[in-house]
Amino acid sequence: MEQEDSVYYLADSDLDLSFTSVATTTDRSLSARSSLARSSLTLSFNESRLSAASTTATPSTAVPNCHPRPHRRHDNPNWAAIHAATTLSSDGSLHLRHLKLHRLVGSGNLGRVFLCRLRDYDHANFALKVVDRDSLTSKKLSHVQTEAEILSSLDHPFLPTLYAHLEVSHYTCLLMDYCPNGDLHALLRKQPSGRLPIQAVRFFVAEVLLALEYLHAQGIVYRDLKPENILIREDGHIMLSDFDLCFHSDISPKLDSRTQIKEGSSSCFGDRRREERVTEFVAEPTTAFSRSCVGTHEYLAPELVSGNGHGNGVDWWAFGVLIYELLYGSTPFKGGSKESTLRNIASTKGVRFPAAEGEREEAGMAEARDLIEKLLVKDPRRRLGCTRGATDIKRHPFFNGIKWPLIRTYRPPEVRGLAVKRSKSKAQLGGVASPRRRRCFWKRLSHLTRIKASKYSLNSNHNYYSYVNHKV
Ligand SMILES: Nc1ncnc2c1ncn2[C@@H]1O[C@H](COP(=O)(O)OP(=O)(O)OP(=O)(O)O)[C@@H](O)[C@H]1O
Repeated sequence: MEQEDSVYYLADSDLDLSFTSVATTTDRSLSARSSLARSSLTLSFNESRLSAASTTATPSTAVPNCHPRPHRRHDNPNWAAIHAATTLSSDGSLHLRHLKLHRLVGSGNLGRVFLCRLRDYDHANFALKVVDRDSLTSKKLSHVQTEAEILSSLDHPFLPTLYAHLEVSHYTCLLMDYCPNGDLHALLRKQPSGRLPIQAVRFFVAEVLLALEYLHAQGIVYRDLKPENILIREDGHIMLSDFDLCFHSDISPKLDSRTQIKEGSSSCFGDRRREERVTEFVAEPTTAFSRSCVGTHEYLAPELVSGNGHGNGVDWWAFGVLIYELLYGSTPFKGGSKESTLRNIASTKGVRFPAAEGEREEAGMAEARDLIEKLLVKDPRRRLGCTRGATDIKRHPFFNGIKWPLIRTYRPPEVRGLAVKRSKSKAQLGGVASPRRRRCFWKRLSHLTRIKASKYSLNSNHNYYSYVNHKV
């Protein structure tokens, strides 16, 4: 827990002082990119498509902007906290003065990220990304706009929620979910062998796959997949971050039919295998095209390195590199220098795997290698995922047994260096309540129904009471 005296209250008038004071605090838990983390590069050949989503004007005065999404999960305490703060605000909006900064948690190319809380509601943690627009070039400014636009359109458990976008003075401030468990790059470095166990890799990359599937279904090509950008939430599930290199493209979702062989039990009449027609939803931005060379060296796809234009396939290539790195501890085409890495990627040589250590390798490694080989196909037209997106990748035997719609309720793997706060997931999964818990539930319910009527009659502020009742 942070000491109250290290907290900085924000006022619109003393912004510079607040952000600078906190930023200069040397904090033991500062997780700014370590020297080992790889930085993203941007080499622009044609920016016309890059900023397709960045057309809104940036106001110079405070323009509080928060986007409550009614269809989001009702148990998100952050929305409840924001709702409380904005309900009590004179103009119904969230302002910087409602926030208090606790500490700097990281910094990157564009700005700094702080752990922050609401001034009058201390239980919800947020990450506030603060970008000083005065210090950025016009290209970086367009990246900030892209990030803000993309963030405001996201609504997925493995992607950040943007609670507020504040433009104050020369600062752009984005209020998002806070991830206290660092990123996958740091987690990998904490493993004695420098690699993660296969079950942990399967869990993390399955969640990344769903996040990419969602982005692609919106026509967003991510372009900066790497362990550094995969943050781990308090509950051990992932959150993809850093959307400044994304680009938007058109998307035409379709329903595809295919034949599937369904295995049955074998009998004296032979194998019971039957064909079945299945219809699948496919939403993949197959016509996406950009010439900008952006990304992180070791994760760049060959078509990105050649500079002849690229599309959605760069994310599926990077997905293959990610699985490789988490399993083997280094990326597949890494050379002695950045140039030799790029040469290895561009060459016709395929991916090679380190020899297995010991006599027996972990179960599932053969399937993992097969998936990686199918993703790291140099020609994007033949690469897995490029035509039908995540639909095809999810069916690969590496992911056998994963119940995709339930993954949010899976218990995260136990991995060295990952402290996961266990949630009441059993109850959320519909676990059977004990008789004692059932009695408590009915007691609380009757208590609630008694107080509900009296509360409504006391105050006419309906919003306030819907919050209070929700909280109880
Ligand atoms: N939501 C969050 N919760 C916790 N830490 C975060 C969060 N977002 C970012 N960070 C930390 O802040 C650092 C910088 O954040 P981010 O990558 O978004 O900044 P950036 O300026 O866009 O960086 P980049 O150089 O990658 O473009 C990250 O490395 C991470 O450690």
